[in-house]
Amino acid sequence: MEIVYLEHRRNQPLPIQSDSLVMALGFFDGVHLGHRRILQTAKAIALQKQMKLAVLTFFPHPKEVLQASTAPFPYLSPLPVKQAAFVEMGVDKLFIVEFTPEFSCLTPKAFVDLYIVGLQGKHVVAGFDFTYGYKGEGNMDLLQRASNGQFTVTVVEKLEYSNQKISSTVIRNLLSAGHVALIPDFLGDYYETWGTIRATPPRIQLSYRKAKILVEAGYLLPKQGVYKIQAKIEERWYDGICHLKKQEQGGAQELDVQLLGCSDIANGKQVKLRWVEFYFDKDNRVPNHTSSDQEGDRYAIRSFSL
Ligand SMILES: Cc1cc2nc3c(=O)[nH]c(=O)nc-3n(C[C@H](O)[C@H](O)[C@H](O)COP(=O)(O)O)c2cc1C
Ligand SMILES: Nc1ncnc2c1ncn2[C@@H]1O[C@H](COP(=O)(O)OP(=O)(O)OP(=O)(O)O)[C@@H](O)[C@H]1O
Repeated sequence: MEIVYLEHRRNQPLPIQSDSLVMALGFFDGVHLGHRRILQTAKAIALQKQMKLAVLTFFPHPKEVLQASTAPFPYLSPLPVKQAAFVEMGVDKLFIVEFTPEFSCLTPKAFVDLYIVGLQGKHVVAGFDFTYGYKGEGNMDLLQRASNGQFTVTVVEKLEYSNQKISSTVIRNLLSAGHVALIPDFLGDYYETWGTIRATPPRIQLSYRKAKILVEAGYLLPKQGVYKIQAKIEERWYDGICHLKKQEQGGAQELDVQLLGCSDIANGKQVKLRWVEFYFDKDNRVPNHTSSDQEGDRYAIRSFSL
């Protein structure tokens, strides 16, 4: 996959593109099941039209740039993870537009002229609720009207689970409430984060191994508590428990883990951590969750010691 970084500079032309493109538009944080529907639709159209598939996305997240808060915006999928998902989905070209205050002020028409027509987009695929241009004033109706015969448009209808739109926002809310076991219905798989293992040699041999995992910066993590996890180290999966104590969203973060049947972990190894189930929060409470009960946690008290 070719990656093209684009910076918006007034009166400066974008790099010339030689290929005609089918373009999928959106931020795509998490690359969840709704996003996958967009990318699969766009890929099928690209194959049929014998064009390359491009994704046009933005970085950082518009909220990080447009909201007053100075706190970093934590992602479900930091940029390298998103890129890997696009490769897996058969994307040929990825445009990453730097989202700046100046870019956010582009009118819907200017965005279409510069970033769709200007980049050789001949067919555009986006979801029913995609918005673009200053204050998000452009929508899919306007995009179709604005195409002026220069490109065609496919609007992908809403993909839902349990009467809810599958969205990055729902997945973020589930993480914040600790409901990691419900995430696969929206994401397509368990939520995963990459990190590095910090392990000291054990003094005695046990059936499990204590270690620390330094989660890479940029990730949104679930709420504090104790979780059932799976950790992939050097192509092998281990079951385990993770204690998430502090939450400094966005920055690198240390987790305490115990991994079963794992005797020889080398320090500094890359680890993929899969968040499987919430056991207890910091007050030893267990959420009694169902998919219709994502906001209001009802707790049962259970004693616990790690
Ligand atoms: C040219 C352009 C200008 C934008 N300006 C704004 C803006 O002023 N305010 C805003 O909240 N979002 C703005 N956005 C963000 C969009 O409304 C939308 O969140 C973004 O395109 C990602 O779409 P998605 O969330 O449907 O993937 C802009 C997007 C584009 C492409
Ligand atoms: N459930 C869905 N069904 C159909 N299209 C979707 C769905 N979710 C997202 N899309 C489309 O995927 C692209 C990327 O969307 P976006 O990044 O805004 O995802 P989102 O999950 O809606 O995010 P957020 O919850 O932050 O608004 C857009 O074209 C959007 O319209």
